[in-house]
Amino acid sequence: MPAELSVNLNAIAMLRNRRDLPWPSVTDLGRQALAAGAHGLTVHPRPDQRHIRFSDLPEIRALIDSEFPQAEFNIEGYPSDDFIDLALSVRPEQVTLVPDDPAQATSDHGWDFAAHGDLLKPVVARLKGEGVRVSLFADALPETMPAAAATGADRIELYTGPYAGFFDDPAGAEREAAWLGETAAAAAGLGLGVNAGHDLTVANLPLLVRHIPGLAEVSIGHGLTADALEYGMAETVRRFRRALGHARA
Ligand SMILES: CC(=O)[C@@H](O)[C@H](O)COP(=O)(O)O
Ligand SMILES: NCC(=O)COP(=O)(O)O
Repeated sequence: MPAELSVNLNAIAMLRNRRDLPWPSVTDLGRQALAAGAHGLTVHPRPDQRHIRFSDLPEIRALIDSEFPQAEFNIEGYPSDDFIDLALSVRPEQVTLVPDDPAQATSDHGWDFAAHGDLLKPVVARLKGEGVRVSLFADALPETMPAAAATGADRIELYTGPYAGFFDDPAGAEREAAWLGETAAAAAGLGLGVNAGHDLTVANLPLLVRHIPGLAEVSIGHGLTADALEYGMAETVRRFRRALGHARA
């Protein structure tokens, strides 16, 4: 079963926010993505609301509930009290916890599970108690997976930024994909599901999925939005799904 595709709407929101105008519409583009076969929508609201605004979340929830009830809403962020309250207010199917500093330009590392286990355990328990699947952003370090599993999380999301950085170095990409694959295998052996994300593209997905046969979901924003400008959202979603191994729609 190929990995599911969750479309990250952050980059579309960032383009919208260049003007005090409501376009491009995050919900309309989300609708096009789901109608074309995306399994879900992802947002990563940051405290300064520089792309996704807190007010976008109920609109995306309403879109899914009214038109795509099988779709999943994945909300990513640092587990501050404000973030947890915001996420729970829109009943996401999945929350992905990311160790981001508010000043960070974008996510650039996974959790240090040994150091942050005590922070993560109660948050994971609270979210799971509310019926939310919990995923934790993780670096390609197989030996850290026992501490990840000890948090009680359902899944990890492998940080694929370093892998994507080898876009012009096939040998480096192969090496990094092997590490990601080993980490995924260690996670799966401990009962964790495996997601992946950051800077994934149509070009770099096939090697990644060859190394992670049980990959459950990828969330993709930047590269997918870039392609959507060229091919349109619907055709872009079809291209990414094919790169994941889904049959031609
Ligand atoms: C968790 C992660 O990998 C990020 O890709 C993130 O969700 C994107 O955030 P920005 O859109 O703010 O770069
Ligand atoms: N969870 C990772 C994610 O959503 C990826 O976003 P992007 O790096 O593709 O913009």
